[in-house]
Amino acid sequence: MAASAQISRLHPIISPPLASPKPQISFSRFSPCFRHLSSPLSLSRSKTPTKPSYRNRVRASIRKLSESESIPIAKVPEDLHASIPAGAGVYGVFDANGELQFVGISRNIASSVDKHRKTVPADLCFSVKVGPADAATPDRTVLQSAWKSWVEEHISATGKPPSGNLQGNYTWTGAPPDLRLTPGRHVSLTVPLEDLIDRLVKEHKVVAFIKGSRRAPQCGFSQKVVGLLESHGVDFVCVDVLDEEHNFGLREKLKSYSNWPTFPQVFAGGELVGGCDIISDLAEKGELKAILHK
Ligand SMILES: N[C@@H](CCC(=O)N[C@@H](CS)C(=O)NCC(=O)O)C(=O)O
Ligand code: FES
Repeated sequence: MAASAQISRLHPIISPPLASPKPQISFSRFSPCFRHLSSPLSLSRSKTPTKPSYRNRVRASIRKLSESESIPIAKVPEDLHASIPAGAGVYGVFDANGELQFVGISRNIASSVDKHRKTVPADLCFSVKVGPADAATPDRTVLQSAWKSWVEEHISATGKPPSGNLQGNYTWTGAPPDLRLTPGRHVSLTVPLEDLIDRLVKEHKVVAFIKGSRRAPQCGFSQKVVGLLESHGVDFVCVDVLDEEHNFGLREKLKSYSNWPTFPQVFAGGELVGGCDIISDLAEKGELKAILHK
């Protein structure tokens, strides 16, 4: 199963790297991503007992999900920070029905939970179990292993991963990172740019080619389209046509590829839907979500 739940921009949350199988798309951030779960067999114990490594000792010191205590998530930040540890570790957030919604790792669990409390609907963010690492600065692999074992423990118990860790669920982790066509200008392309565009728009349900990044659009038209897609709950990715380092030549090539002279350009199912005017019209008519979910 693939997944790419992306992490918030706030530094406290860290997570397993996205091992992108497609070199043309580079992910600049990391996320707890279900895609990285390999078979539970990968956690099986070695047959020959060896001296436990530093990493294994720290991992062993993190309690199992089922053995961890549930802490209510206080609404007042001071109370939240008083009840949840501030150090590094793994944490699992439960909804009001006691269902595990999301497992994350963090350098500061309390800050990460506080961030979720502010951005995630209140009924999804009711209580938390925490597995603090006992080393002050455990390395990332230690935390990733702990995250993986908590998610796998939940899968063993329920048959499914926490919904917040599934691909396309950005409730807990924020928007996916902007896509890039190439790793950088230093890498010469082996396939024509047009083919990269073609592959990208066909591989992603909805792609918005914009000026600037999703978080910082550089033009009002692009900003408006990003806002409309987000406010309509569309699952989409962005590509910055002004990024000459990673998308060199895209600004001009896309115009001929789509036969459309301006940006933004929104594609759905590999086809151009339109620019700012068209997306705004569709939104006004209440048709945007249906068109982009086809
Ligand atoms: N009416 C257009 C507005 C967008 C527009 O005019 N974009 C211009 C200015 S940002 C553009 O992309 N020009 C071509 C370029 O900059 O390469 C729409 O509906 O999208
Ligand atoms: S960059 Fe000037 S209008 Fe878009």
